[in-house]
Amino acid sequence: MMEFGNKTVVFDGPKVMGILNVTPDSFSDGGKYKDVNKAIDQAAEMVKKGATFVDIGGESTRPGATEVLVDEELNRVIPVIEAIHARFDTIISIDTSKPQVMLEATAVGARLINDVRALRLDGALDVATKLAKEKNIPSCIMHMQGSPLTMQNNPKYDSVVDEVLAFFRERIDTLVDAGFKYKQIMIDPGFGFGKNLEDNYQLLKHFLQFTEFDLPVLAGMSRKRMIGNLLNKDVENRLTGDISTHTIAALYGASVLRVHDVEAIVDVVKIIDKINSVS
Ligand SMILES: Cn1cnc2c(O)nc(N)nc21
Repeated sequence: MMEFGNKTVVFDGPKVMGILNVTPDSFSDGGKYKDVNKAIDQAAEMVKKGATFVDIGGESTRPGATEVLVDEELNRVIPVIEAIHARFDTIISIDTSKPQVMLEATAVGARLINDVRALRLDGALDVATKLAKEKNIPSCIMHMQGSPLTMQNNPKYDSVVDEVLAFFRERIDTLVDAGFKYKQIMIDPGFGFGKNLEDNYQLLKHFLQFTEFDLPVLAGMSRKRMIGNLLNKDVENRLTGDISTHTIAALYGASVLRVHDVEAIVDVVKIIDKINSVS
């Protein structure tokens, strides 16, 4: 179970997080949802198809992406969050690393911080802790080696699973020491964030180990290169890979599946829920 402001989600099975990139350059849908009305329509579609969360991001974190200035990121996400919060009873997560964006996004309706940099930018931990304490807003902390600009140049691990586990032990302690309640933390191994193909599939194969913290674990592999490079499929034709990889992650204990194709993965969740309900 996890609280998101005054809402509670019981993770009696995996839940789906729909991706809503309001950026011109995101790797798979860049520019499609920059217009607020298009973003609203996409959010409506994802909520109707059964998404529990809508993840809104104003800065692409694809490999090679450069950072966006805070005002530009705010201009992209705030109108969309306001519009979606006014229209839908969904849990909005803000995909950002910037403290100011965290503050303003949660002021207009976001109830989960999704930070691919695990609250490591200056000021991010303080702001996220304040939001956890004062508004009961949790944070998802993701593992990344390097930065989006450089992370895929030459990822290196002795043992990727052990190193990501160690990262979480340290980072969870840091957040709790800062003032987070333990149960206000979600973790995410960060598929594709400073990982080569083998690293990504080792993380997926050993995904169950990330449930050792007894915290919700997010899996996000949707349309990523770990699927495209293995199956030799371009970004528009990776649905079979999306279904397969997120099914595996769900069976290995993932609580949140962060995807573009909500309908397909909600179908996966319905089948898994059925399996869990029969003797
Ligand atoms: C923003 N973003 C892109 N990929 C992601 C992933 O795998 N996890 C999380 N938490 N956020 C992501």
